[in-house]
Amino acid sequence: MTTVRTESLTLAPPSAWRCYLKLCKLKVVSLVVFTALVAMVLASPPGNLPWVTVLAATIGIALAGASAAAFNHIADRDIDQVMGRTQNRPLPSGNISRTSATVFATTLGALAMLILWTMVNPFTAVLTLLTLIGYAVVYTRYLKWIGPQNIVLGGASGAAPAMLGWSAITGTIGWEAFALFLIIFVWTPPHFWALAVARREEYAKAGVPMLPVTHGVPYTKHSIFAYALFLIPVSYLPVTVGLSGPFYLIGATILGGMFAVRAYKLMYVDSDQLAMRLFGFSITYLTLLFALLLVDHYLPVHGWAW
Ligand code: HEM
Ligand SMILES: CC(C)=CCC/C(C)=C/CC/C(C)=C/COP(=O)(O)OP(=O)(O)O
Repeated sequence: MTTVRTESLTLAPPSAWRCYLKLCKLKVVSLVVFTALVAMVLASPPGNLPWVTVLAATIGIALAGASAAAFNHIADRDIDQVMGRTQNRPLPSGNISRTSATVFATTLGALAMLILWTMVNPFTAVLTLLTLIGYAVVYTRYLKWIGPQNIVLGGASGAAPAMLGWSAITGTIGWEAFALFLIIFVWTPPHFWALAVARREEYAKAGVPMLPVTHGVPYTKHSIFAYALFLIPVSYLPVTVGLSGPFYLIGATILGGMFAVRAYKLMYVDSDQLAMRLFGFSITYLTLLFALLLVDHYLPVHGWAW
């Protein structure tokens, strides 16, 4: 016999730890940390990974990213209340107070600095702090409001963790680190604008001058395609600076082609669903591209000596 349980329709508030986890933007920060981790592996000779430094830097960068995300939630609580996508977040829904969120974000940031300064190197700790401020303050409080190039400039803080990974191992920043930075920097506009096309009405309602709001959907879709095309040669930079070889080159060409074809199709189809699919593909693209760099690094015959 089946038992039918009737449940109250009133939703219980989410548990505190779930709210704190939500503040950390776990999925975004995971990909950010993955790019940093790949940079660390590429900066180390194959088979000779400095495990303690890699572990400490991964934890430190993850904590800093989560702290920056939590500060972003605090600064954006008013506009988050206006947009459907964000109105159930812990601050606009009242599940976490501003003070608790501030204490949480500050604690994570301080822990990150302590770990990076003492167990990695002071240079990486300072760069991470600048990245945190770049996202939580410069992008969130200022760039977001200046006009449609906001996220092109804001993309620098999302791209910086690849450099942080490199400097964690080498103590410096070289062309190799800059090549990885540029890939994420050029990837960010098509990544975000695809979502902004689908969510343009919410951004307009919140008064945020994102590209589809200020310049319309057709212009944004052309810009997405232009950036997706430009991303193909930029994704070859790791080969140019000697970080990877033909295996990566072939993979990057296939992935870049898939991204560009999808962006091209979006220009001729009026569908928010398709825009969201491109947004989803942008995440798959970056994940696979960095996974290719990793695999290429460990190939028995590395580089061009095939
Ligand atoms: C200024 C730069 C960036 C902007 C404006 C931006 C914007 C966004 C937005 C608005 C979302 C939707 C979030 C949500 O609904 O909760 C998102 C999701 C995401 N972003 Fe970005 N992003 C940027 C940079 C990055 C970077 C650098 C990465 C990784 C390297 C990244 C990875 C992701 C991932 C993995 C998601 C999916 C989250 C999910 O499925 O819940 N983003 N991004
Ligand atoms: C190491 C370190 C400090 C890294 C920081 C990098 C980082 C967390 C980048 C996140 C980029 C991002 C999700 C931007 C969207 O913000 P948004 O406010 O436009 O999006 P939202 O409306 O979803 O909040």
